[in-house]
Amino acid sequence: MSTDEPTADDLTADDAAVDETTTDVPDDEPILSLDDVNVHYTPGGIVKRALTDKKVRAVDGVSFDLYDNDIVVLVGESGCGKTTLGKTAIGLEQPTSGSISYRGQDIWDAKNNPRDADIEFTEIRRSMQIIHQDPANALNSSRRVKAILSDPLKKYRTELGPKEREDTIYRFLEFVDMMPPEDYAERYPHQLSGGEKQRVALGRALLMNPDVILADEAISALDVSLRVGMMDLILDLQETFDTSYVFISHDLANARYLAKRAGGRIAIMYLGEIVEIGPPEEILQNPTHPYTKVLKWSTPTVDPDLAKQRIQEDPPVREVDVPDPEDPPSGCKFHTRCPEAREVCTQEEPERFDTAGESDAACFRALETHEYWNSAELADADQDEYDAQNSSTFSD
Ligand SMILES: Nc1ncnc2c1ncn2[C@@H]1O[C@H](COP(=O)(O)OP(=O)(O)OP(=O)(O)O)[C@@H](O)[C@H]1O
Repeated sequence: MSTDEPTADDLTADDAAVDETTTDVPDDEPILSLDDVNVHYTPGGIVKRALTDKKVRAVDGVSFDLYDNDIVVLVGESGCGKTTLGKTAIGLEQPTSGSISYRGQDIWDAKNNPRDADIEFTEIRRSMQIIHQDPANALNSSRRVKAILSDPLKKYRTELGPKEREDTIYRFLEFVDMMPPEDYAERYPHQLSGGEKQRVALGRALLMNPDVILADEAISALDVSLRVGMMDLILDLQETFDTSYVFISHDLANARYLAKRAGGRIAIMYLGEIVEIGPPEEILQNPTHPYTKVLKWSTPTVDPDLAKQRIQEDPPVREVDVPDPEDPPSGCKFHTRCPEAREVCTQEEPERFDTAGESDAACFRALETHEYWNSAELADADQDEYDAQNSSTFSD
């Protein structure tokens, strides 16, 4: 089991340890299809809610498809909407608007109009499982591993008798490298390490035979030395069980490792939107969106020369602070921080365009013919506005 955590250096390395699987979005029907999904919250407590009409656009107009045996890794700064999007994608959270279909069945139609549904809501929920960041909270501390793993079998595999259930539990403990299974089955969660708890959580999710697993920062609570091992286990079991994954990670190096080995995609999120999505090599070697470049720049490196160079250079942003999500900037939401922003970016919101490479990016710079290229530099535009304001003040 490898214990080397991927670093930024792996972002450019030709990683021989990782399978050279080509990344292709398959032609077949998606398992999961999100179309213009919005999740807007009214922030604050009861009083603030009554007094404000402001909304946090936790997820703002997101569309993407997930296919059989697919992996999409959502990456972005804290608060950009990764968890909300992940939970909405697997039907744990209802969107404010937009649609989410599981194998062609709208999830919330299945819940609200069960008679018209081709796939029952309970079946959809079984097919999409979650592994949380903190397994300690996800596992009932007063129950043995055997009891924890019995629950999904009693609910969804009612044909199994006690002996078959026990055999199945042992088999799944073996799948997640917990040997001897008879020993681990009798333990309580507090008798397990963090990594072992997370493996029980993974085993429990797999017991439901899901099509999709949402792994929400599933490795970030583990010791650095255990993370690669856990990622490898998840990827090995993906092949065994034909499961698709939506991973959530704030770490671009881990995202690359997961997406590259599985032939998946990385989706970069900023203030509720997917601003760039594509194969890991494209996102990391040839990023189009200026925010993707910022994330790459801010990924830690163990290369001393590169680290020294980073200390000396400014980050590739005009503004370090993330805007208030209750009051996001007009036009492109990244324009207040973007070193490439021009006047048009303050007024128009870019949709996601095909780039010259293999990714899609929500940036006018992806289009050679966009009016962006003739638009005034933002600094000039700001200066003009400033001059205009001052000249009117002085002439008053
Ligand atoms: N129930 C809620 N009510 C109000 N606002 C919420 C709620 N849940 C999330 N938010 C807000 O929505 C935005 C997105 O939150 P979310 O947890 O999805 O982001 P994240 O990228 O997963 O963050 P992190 O990496 O810190 O977990 C944040 O501004 C958050 O404060």
